[in-house]
Amino acid sequence: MSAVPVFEGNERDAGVVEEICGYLTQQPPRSYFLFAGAGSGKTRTLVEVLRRLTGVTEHEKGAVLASRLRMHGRSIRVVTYTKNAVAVINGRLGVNDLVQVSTIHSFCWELIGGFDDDIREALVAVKRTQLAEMVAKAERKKNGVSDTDRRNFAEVEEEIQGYVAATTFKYHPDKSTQGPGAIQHQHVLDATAWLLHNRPTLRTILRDRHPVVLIDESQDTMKSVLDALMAVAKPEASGLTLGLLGDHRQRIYHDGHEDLPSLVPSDWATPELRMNHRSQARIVTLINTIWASQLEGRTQPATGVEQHARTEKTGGVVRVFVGATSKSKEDKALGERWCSAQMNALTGAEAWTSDAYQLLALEHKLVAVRGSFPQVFEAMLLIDKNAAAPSGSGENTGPASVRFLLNELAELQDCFSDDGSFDEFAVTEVLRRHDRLAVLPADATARAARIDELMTAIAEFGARCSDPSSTVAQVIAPVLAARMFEPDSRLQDAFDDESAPPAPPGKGEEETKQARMRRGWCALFAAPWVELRKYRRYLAGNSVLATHQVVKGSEFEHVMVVMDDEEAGGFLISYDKLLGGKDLSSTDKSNKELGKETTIDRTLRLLYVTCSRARESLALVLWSADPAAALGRIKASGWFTGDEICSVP
Ligand SMILES: Nc1ncnc2c1ncn2[C@@H]1O[C@H](COP(=O)(O)OP(=O)(O)OP(=O)(O)O)[C@@H](O)[C@H]1O
Repeated sequence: MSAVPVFEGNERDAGVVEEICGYLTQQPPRSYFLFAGAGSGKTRTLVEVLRRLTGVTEHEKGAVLASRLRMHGRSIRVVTYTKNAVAVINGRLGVNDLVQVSTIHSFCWELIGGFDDDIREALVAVKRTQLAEMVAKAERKKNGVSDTDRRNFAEVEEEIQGYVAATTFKYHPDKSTQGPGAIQHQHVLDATAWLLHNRPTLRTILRDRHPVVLIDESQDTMKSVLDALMAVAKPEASGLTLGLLGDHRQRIYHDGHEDLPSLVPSDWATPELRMNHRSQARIVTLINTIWASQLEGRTQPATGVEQHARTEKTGGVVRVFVGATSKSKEDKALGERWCSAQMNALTGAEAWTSDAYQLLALEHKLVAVRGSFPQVFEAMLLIDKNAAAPSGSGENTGPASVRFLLNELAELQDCFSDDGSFDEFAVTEVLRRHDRLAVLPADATARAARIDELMTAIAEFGARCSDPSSTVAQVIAPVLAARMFEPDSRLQDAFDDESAPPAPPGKGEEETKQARMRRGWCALFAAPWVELRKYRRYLAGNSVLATHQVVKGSEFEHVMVVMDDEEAGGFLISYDKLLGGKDLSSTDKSNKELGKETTIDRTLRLLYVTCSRARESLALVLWSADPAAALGRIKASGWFTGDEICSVP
């Protein structure tokens, strides 16, 4: 009898790579769901498995699989959440023709792109179902179907007719496409899910190209696509083997399944990673305690492995600070500075006083307030709420209709120095990049006059940019007047429209899309120009203020999590309810009764994700409606020791 190796200490998970290789190379192969908690090194595990299965690292059964894949011209498909994750895995794996790594959008488009008749049928079917649901919902309303409902139905019908008329469909996973037949991310995912369910040929094509599909961050992967793949992986279906990697405790997007572990079929293997290689022991204990706590209003089960810190990581500093949310924004910012000074005194880490710690204010609106771009952000939300904030996947380029402000004008502004002078060569380069030199008149005199006109407008633009009191309208006026670029017609029309913004809708009142957009444009034109640059940096993920996108998969030495429901402005998340300053609402209670996801569930996961980003030290700052009550309940929670709980003066 051969002894089963027992792994302990830091090597606790050392057998998991071999375990997974066993599932994927056995006959028939076995699908699996890998519980991989925060900081458990799932990328490393994934890459090690891929190396063995493709013959890069010596492995008897892996070599057999590799030669079979090569013989049939097949490859293992890895689907990740972001382009960045694709680059990380490819970088660690090196050149490997038996593995294809991509985002879910690229994966889906590679499967369905070019099958225009099928795409059309799928999109129409999906939209028809949505329309039927909208109609049924509207008919159930107390006052029946409203005019706004009818307009919304007409919009969907128009969309359907657009699909019917399209002969070819255009899509790019990394940028938005325009014009007839252009479809966006969501359409591609919807169409793929529908086609996988309804077209056996597509299932066969998938299995023939990629007999093994491994999906990273499966807890946040679009549920319709995941369901379709899980259906394809059923033994009686096509024989596709699926490997899902994920941590349901870290689900932060609404696209994913609410309780993925409970959906894993009983014949799948469920290996587990139990180490947390990232954080010091105190932080690992805290996240274990947070996840295990039985809170009022919690519906999600506390399933998941308890993690172990590395044996040498015995330290770590955690503090929770509580202050009053009624304080002014300025006082709260000062309060946060005070907290970071305390952290500096406790840890001795200079990062806490030199702004080198990571501030996580996850709700976009709170980030906008802390990052000093609230007006621009509010306007962008009105113009296009789906594109206003950075999302976890794809490139974040903001609403399509305002890109001229975020691209061309940003580039133009970068040509100016602080003293207001500008680099003519750089300006010419910007104009050339955007094809504006090609449209200059050929006649020498007319050309010189046009160049003069442009230079005057550019100088005016620069002067207005450097005036901190300038509004967006003031800065863009000379550029639009000189027809320097070709902005989106929606922006130009909105700028030319001199009508006043409509009043915001009253409570319970419905607002037309047109009125909402007009309010958005007016708010944007009236917003300070300086906010735009900060907004742009945030969209690009370069801000010191983090977003979900930055947080996913990231780690930082020292982390401050700012929790302020008041300024976050959302209703889906409430730290004050989770940590005790506010009672649960009747909706929270009825959701719990109905077994629906509650505010507590969502907030708990978000807190879990943020806390688990820290390697060395972690400061939680709660701005509460009732600091005394919050302090009392935090003490009673047992999450923190007495000296870890502080009041912000
Ligand atoms: N076996 C290991 N030995 C030592 N360090 C490791 C090991 N695996 C991972 N690490 C380190 O632990 C940290 C966390 O790893 P990684 O970011 O891959 O985790 P993850 O599972 O993707 O976490 P999350 O889901 O929280 O983003 C990284 O700094 C990584 O270098």
